[in-house]
Amino acid sequence: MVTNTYRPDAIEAAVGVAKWLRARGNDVWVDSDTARHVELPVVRNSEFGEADLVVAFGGDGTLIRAVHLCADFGTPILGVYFGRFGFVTQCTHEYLESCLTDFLEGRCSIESRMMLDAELMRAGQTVAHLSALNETVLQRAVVARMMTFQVTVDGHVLTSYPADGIIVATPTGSTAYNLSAGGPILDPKVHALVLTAIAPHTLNSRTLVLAAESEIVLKVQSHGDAVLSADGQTRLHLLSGDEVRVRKSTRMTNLVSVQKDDFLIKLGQRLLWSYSPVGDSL
Ligand SMILES: NC(=O)c1ccc[n+]([C@@H]2O[C@H](COP(=O)([O-])OP(=O)(O)OC[C@H]3O[C@@H](n4cnc5c(N)ncnc54)[C@H](O)[C@@H]3O)[C@@H](O)[C@H]2O)c1
Ligand SMILES: Nc1ncnc2c1ncn2[C@@H]1O[C@H](COP(=O)(O)OP(=O)(O)OP(=O)(O)O)[C@@H](O)[C@H]1O
Repeated sequence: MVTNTYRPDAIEAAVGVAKWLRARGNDVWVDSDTARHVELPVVRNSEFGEADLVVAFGGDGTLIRAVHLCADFGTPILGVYFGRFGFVTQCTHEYLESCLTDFLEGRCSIESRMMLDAELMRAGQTVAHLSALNETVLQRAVVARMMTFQVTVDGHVLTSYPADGIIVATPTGSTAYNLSAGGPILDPKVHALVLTAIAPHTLNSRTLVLAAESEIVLKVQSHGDAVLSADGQTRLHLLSGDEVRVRKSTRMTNLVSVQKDDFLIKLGQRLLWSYSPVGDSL
């Protein structure tokens, strides 16, 4: 189990669920952050592949933390909503016992979500890999200056954007930073990459939805400090001449599927898509 350790209610729920699971003969471990708050055995980050299920108690940020811990192993994840927005979390505390019973009795299906791999290249050598469920972002590190980002897709130089940054999002990430930057919303079942500039200083910039197999190369053309990040959680500083290659990852995030049409329901409920200023009368 992984929890948002800033939320006592999430920790309390995790303790209750641990008791419930143990009473049914299951072993329960918690990540090292959670272990500072509860008396449960701790699992090392390298051991997340040994779990049958990872339950994340928190919002999207906590779920993403669990995703990064499970990325190498494909361990199924169930996000329990103790957050603000919780767009990707699949269930609320109220329904958790019935979700866990379904999982333990083999009645749950798993939804595999595409991930990204960003390779940081320096002088022709790979110096780092970052994986992401939502997006990879290359953006300016200082507030005052605009930067120019060159984008190449499958070997074709596409354009150079004068902008604050470039987002390469997955369909899951299309409802996150990409949405705020004016990009489109994609059903997470679609296989595609979304390329969106952040605050581009041009009238001819439109988001591109590219084939999932595309290779996108991002390069900073202007002077200034730039940062590469994955899901807002891991960050690397670029040096001049660095290149970032973004592709679909061979890893997948496996989410326990709780509610059919979860994405369409959350579009209505959380993104207020179903709100109509003229009501239902038309
Ligand atoms: N201006 C922006 O919209 C902006 C800026 C930075 C980061 N982000 C997003 O924050 C994400 C990390 O989330 P966090 O909770 O750790 O940071 P955070 O606390 O900064 O939260 C950002 C918000 O994005 C929501 N969010 C995250 N993933 C989502 C998804 N797939 N669909 C819909 N909403 C989603 C979260 O619920 C939260 O409300 C990054 O992957 C990035 O997409 C957004
Ligand atoms: N134990 C922890 N260690 C480090 N960071 C944590 C920990 N618990 C929570 N966080 C971070 O705190 C932030 C807030 O958590 P989370 O996203 O789960 O809640 P939220 O912001 O209320 O919900 P939402 O993301 O759904 O709006 C996230 O960036 C998350 O990764």
